[in-house]
Amino acid sequence: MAIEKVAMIGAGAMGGGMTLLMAENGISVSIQDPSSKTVDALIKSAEEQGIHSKLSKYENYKDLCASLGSPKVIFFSLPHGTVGDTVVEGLYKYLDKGDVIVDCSNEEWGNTQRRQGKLVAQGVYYIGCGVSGGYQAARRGPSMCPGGQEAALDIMMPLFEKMAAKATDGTPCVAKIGMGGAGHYVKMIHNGIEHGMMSCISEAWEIMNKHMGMKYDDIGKVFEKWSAEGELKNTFLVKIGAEICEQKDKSGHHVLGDVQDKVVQDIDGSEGTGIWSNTQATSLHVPAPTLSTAHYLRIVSAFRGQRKHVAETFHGSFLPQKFSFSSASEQDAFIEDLRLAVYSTCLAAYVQGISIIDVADKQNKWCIDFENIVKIWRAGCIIQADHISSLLAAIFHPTSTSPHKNHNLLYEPTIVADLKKGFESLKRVVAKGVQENCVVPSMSATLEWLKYSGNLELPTQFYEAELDYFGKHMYDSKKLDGKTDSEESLPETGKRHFEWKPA
Ligand SMILES: NC(=O)C1=CN([C@@H]2O[C@H](COP(=O)(O)OP(=O)(O)OC[C@H]3O[C@@H](n4cnc5c(N)ncnc54)[C@H](OP(=O)(O)O)[C@@H]3O)[C@@H](O)[C@H]2O)C=CC1
Ligand SMILES: O=C(CO)[C@H](O)[C@H](O)COP(=O)(O)O
Repeated sequence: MAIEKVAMIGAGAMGGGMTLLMAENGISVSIQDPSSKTVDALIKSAEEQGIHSKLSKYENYKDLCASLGSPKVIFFSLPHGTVGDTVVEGLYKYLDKGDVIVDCSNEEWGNTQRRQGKLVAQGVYYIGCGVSGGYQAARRGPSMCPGGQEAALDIMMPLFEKMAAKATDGTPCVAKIGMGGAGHYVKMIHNGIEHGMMSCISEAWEIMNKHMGMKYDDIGKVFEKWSAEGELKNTFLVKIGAEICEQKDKSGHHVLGDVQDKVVQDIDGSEGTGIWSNTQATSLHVPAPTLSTAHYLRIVSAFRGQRKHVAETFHGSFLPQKFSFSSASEQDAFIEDLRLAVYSTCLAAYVQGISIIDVADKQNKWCIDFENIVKIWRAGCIIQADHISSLLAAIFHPTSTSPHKNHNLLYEPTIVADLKKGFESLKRVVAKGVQENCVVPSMSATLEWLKYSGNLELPTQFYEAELDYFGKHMYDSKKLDGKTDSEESLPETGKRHFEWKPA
């Protein structure tokens, strides 16, 4: 049965956009938001866009629920955490068996599963559906990442398919992701990957601008070229990077020139995906340094006042240095290195993110469909990148003969070939960056990750000895225990202790 009427709770940037998108697709939307003005503005905007009589405003949950058909379908687009809990609490008594809540917020997946558990007793479904692409995509068609009970997903898929962004082959960028909180989990990791990608693109921008003295418009042209062909073709964040570099305000000044260097949403709590994805990486024992260094850069950036103090006390001793090139071709060669360094870092962010999802999936038994993740990440979403998408599509295609185990993409020949191709460029960029005091956290972390991930002579040989010396933490002997390492089983405590210095 086609859904003709839904509710939207939370009519801000995303909820408002999705409301208009659904209304445009013939769906009536009952809206509830604490700000009457927000809802009035949305209804006015719908009329101005030729969408007539599809939206109505409700002040309370009783009337809102009474306005819906059966099953009631209620979308959320809300701040994460307690707000969602309060709304579920308020709605609870008006919900009936078979009703569906579709939470399109960036909600923490544990909250999603807790709410699913609470509502299941009443037979009410709760879908955690991460949406991506920002407010423009919410209006035009976002990438949608729904997870939850199969029966609820079956009810919702036809509407989701209407709403979602369409890939170049016309297929919608929405698919069933898995059970429980899988949808919100995958969206969370999408944002973790997004942060790694944004960090390296920003690091490249800073090198070109502050160290190479390139003007915004010229950097814009470089980004345009990068996103037109090759490994970074149609990489959304590079593409919008070009527009950001070139955009001028009414008085002819570059808007970017006036943007302060602060990212605050982790600190003010308005977004949590970066914190959660990094917490997941460490607690699931997945090395994700590209994601986590990007996150540390965001954190330090937020505290500008503290940076100011530190700058006065000691930062002056490592001020950014200008690059000097002996010829234009040498500069062009460096820009090509930069392109490959950015690509390698973006690819590393994907590899690390997929590994986190894989471990969480096994632990939570969500049965995540990785092929569907690739489908969702083709268009509409912030991390869309044509080349990476085609690599992943081949790897996760059902007929693929790829040797992957545990979805560790470092086992994949095509991924390894690209990372190998980018390695020397990444190294040259990081080396120059280190030399000239550039801020290159995500690129240098990626380089280190590449160096240590397949290394059988790590400095942890010495580390382990120190641990055994002071803590009797035990170690494995190279001679006696070395052959026991296995990919599948969990690492075990060492079997030996040496009495380095008797107590
Ligand atoms: N902006 C983006 O690019 C993206 C955001 N998201 C996620 O989507 C969600 C919404 O984000 P966004 O639209 O940007 O944020 P907004 O702040 O623009 O929208 C949130 C809306 O929820 C309303 N709200 C707050 N409390 C309640 C409540 N108790 N009942 C009903 N409505 C309430 C707010 O009203 P008021 O302002 O009056 O408090 C506001 O209108 C977030 O979870 C965000 O992480 C996901 C993808 C992209
Ligand atoms: O979810 C998003 C995109 O995918 C939103 O744009 C989100 O607001 C980004 O915020 P953050 O950088 O803190 O994750």
